[in-house]
Formats: sequence, C-alpha cells, structure tokens
Amino acid sequence: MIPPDTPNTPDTLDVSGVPAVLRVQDLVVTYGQHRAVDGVGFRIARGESYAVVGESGCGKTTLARTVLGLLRPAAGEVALEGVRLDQARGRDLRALRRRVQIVFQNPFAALNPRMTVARLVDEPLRLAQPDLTAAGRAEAVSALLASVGLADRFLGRRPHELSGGQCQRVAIARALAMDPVLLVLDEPTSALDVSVQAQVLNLLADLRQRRGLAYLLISHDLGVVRRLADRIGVMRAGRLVEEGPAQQVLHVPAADYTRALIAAVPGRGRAALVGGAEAGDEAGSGAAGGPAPGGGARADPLAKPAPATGAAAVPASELSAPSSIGSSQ
Ligand SMILES: Nc1ncnc2c1ncn2[C@@H]1O[C@H](COP(=O)(O)OP(=O)(O)OP(=O)(O)O)[C@@H](O)[C@H]1O
Repeated sequence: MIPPDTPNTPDTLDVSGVPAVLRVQDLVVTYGQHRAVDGVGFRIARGESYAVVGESGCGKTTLARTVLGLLRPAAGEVALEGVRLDQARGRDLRALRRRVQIVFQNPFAALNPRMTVARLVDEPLRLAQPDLTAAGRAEAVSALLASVGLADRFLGRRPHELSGGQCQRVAIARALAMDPVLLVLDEPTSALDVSVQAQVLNLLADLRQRRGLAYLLISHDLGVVRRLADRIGVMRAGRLVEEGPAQQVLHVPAADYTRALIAAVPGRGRAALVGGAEAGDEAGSGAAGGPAPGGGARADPLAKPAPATGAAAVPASELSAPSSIGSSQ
C-alpha cells in the first residue's frame, strides 16, 4: 500500500475537502533533450471534466500517457486521489493504473476483432473483480452494456459486426468494467460518423453525471470540448498557456494563442463552438458534433511505442495485463 502524498495541505484538496482525482504538478516529460511536457500543473476534481487542447505536437499525448502511468516523468508529480502514481512500482502501480482508463479515438483498432462483445467486456471485469462467479460476471457484463445503451442481443457479435458508434460503446463499457475514477478520452468521437458523434458525446455526458466520473479530454475539436468540458487547459509547446472555466476560455480567452486557436476553427465548427444549439446540434440531441478542426481520423497516438531513447517508458512487466489500455493497442 502506498501512503498518500504528504501532507494533504489545503492546496492538494479540492473544494469538497478530498484529494483531487488527478493532480499534476510541475510535470516534465522528456524525449532525449526534448521537453515534450514542460512544467505542466493542473488538477481534476471528482466528477469534473477537464479538456487539454492545443495544436498537434504540443504534448497532449505525452501528458495523457504519463497520467496513464505509461511514461515516467523526468520531474514533477502525478497523483491519483492523493496517491503518487509517478512513485508507484509493481503491484501498486498496476492497481493505480486500473483507476484510470482510456477511450481511444479509433474504436475498431481498440477492440480485439476475434472476441465477442461478451468476452471483450468480461475480460477487464475478470481483472477488476477476480472473485466474481461466472454467473455474476455475465450479469455484470449485461449491466455494463445496458449502461452504454447496448442490449443483450449484441453479446455474441464481434467488432466487425458493429457500427463505429457501437464499437465505441463497447470500448467505453470495457473501460467502465475497471471501475475507474478517471477516464482519459482521446479524441473520443473524431473517428466516428458525424451522425453518431452526438450520440456518443451524449452518452459520455450522461455517464459522467450518473457515475461521478472525472474526464481528462484530449481533443482538437473545440465543439467536442465545449460539449464535454467544465474547464480547459490550453497547451502550447509543452506548457499550459491558459486555464479556466470552459465558457471563459472559449468566449473571453486571455491568451493570444487561445484566440488564434479559436479563430482557426473553420465555418460550422466555429459556429458550434460559440453559437450554441442551432449551430452544432445533431438532430436536436443537444450536442455539438462539428467536425474536428484539423482533427480528422488518425492512428491512435497513445498506441505508439516509446522510442529506445525516448521518455522513460514503464516496463511491460508493470503494465496490468489486458485492460482497455493494454490489449487494445
Ligand atoms: N516517442 C517519441 N520520441 C521522440 N519524440 C516524441 C515522441 N513522441 C512525441 N514526441 C515529440 O514530443 C512532442 C509532443 O508530442 P505529442 O505526441 O505528445 O503531441 P500531441 O499534442 O499529442 O500531438 P498530436 O495532437 O498530433 O497527437 C512533439 O514534438 C513530438 O514530436
């Protein structure tokens, strides 16, 4: 058991007096001489959704991989519910890593094509609740699928027999099976058809409310950010250049760089960002589903292997076996 980071000064507590779900402080992550994350700090409270936005290469993925315990920082701290992830090793690290799950951009790539939906959701459940009987797990799988809007008739299907939106729902159910406190959402809708983007955004918004989950959202798409984020951190060249409540950052940005980012959102996307319902909603769903500015489909960046000379990767032996992070890449 790892002791909580010491001491819990008021500075490390959120407003409710409990440790923040995620606290990142003075974080530095390097690839050789290159500081991909350079002194970043922020915190996410229970049930809060925090978006990190910034152009390609600013360090969002590196930050996410470090929060997931896949990269070791060169300096600074990452704490989950007051427990230092950056200092954890072995079994403690694996236990902590289960508390943070990720939903990847491309749900097809994130699911083993040979497994049925039932097995895909059962797999992380076995890890999270090893004492559950087979009957208990079957019940739990059904309940998890129901929570993401999929009926039991999907249990026997494989990923190629599902739509993109259904695949993403299965990926979300897998993540939920680990009973996380924090979900990292890596461009969770940008590989999906526009018609289903809004549905998945609604599901994510709904799950957060129902389960009190916290989100770390990584996105190029300011329409998605507007829909899901309570607060926004704007990242540039490894640093946070602005942070604040979503409405404030999107409507009265303080930094020139943020203004430039918003100005770069083209046509409909910009309307979705600043205009509200009529501009970005999908069929009255209440979600902004505009296309990502510069955020078209791309390979899952979190899945890329760490280079031999790069940031310190956490050894494979310390990664928990098949989680929605592990086997899905
Ligand atoms: N494995 C690596 N080895 C060396 N340099 C890397 C590696 N991964 C990322 N970098 C560099 O670190 C910086 C941050 O990259 P990162 O992938 O974190 O950015 P990003 O904001 O997630 O970009 P994108 O939105 O395109 O995914 C970039 O300059 C990138 O070239």
